[in-house]
Amino acid sequence: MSVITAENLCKKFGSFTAVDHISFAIEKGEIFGFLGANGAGKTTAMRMLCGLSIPSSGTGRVAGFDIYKETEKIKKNIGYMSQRFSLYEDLTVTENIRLFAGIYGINKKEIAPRTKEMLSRLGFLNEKDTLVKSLPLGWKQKLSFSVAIFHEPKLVFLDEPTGGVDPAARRQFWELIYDASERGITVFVTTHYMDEAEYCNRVSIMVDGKISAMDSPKKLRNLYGCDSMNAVFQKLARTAVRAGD
Ligand SMILES: Nc1ncnc2c1ncn2[C@@H]1O[C@H](COP(=O)(O)OP(=O)(O)OP(=O)(O)O)[C@@H](O)[C@H]1O
Repeated sequence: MSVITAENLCKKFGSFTAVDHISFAIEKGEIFGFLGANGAGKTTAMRMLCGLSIPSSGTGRVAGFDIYKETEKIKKNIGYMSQRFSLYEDLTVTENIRLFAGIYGINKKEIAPRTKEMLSRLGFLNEKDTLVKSLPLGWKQKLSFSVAIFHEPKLVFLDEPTGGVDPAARRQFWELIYDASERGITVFVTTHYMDEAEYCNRVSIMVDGKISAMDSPKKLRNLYGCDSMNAVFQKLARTAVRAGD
């Protein structure tokens, strides 16, 4: 069953086509990497899928809902973690969880046990009363991801979730992604880090608003005769004419 489908999706800003006829179907539990150089159109595409921006043309369904007509339902059924994740720095770990659980409308009785379970899974039980601002960046990212899926959405959108941390911290973060995927949560992730691209079940590479390649990392490496996703990416991104901002 596809959790996300896009069919010839386009977004124009005036005469400029930011997203140019993109199509894909993403299955339940799949980890889909959405790659592209700066300015390729990733954020614009993701905003349409999240119900935050109305497409210029094309069709799409997310979590069973239409991206034109059912944007409010989409918002309720997805998790979203942005580059500048949305945690409140001046609240403690527990206060942040409670706040987001409230926003997502989780039953009051369920919040405390679920919070405990999540903190123990993260190994954060000793930090439950720590202010978020004093946590290391890698911990904030893990907490932010866990908060984004606290309501067990069908899918989660991650926009460059591991910016600024080293490969070891990224690997740890990815253990959480694998956990979520095993529980059936579909993961749609944008990244600039090619070690992360290798962790995805499937990736697409966007160049100048179009998807120029889409397959598993292994198949793409074979197809382009490259020994890494980084080499595949460089080969395709080199063909871009659009300047990034
Ligand atoms: N509201 C807007 N009005 C006009 N042009 C826009 C608007 N939003 C995005 N663009 C343009 O669309 C193109 C794609 O931008 P987008 O942010 O989607 O790229 P991206 O792949 O997410 O890049 P990055 O990795 O830098 O976030 C860029 O050239 C950008 O300048």
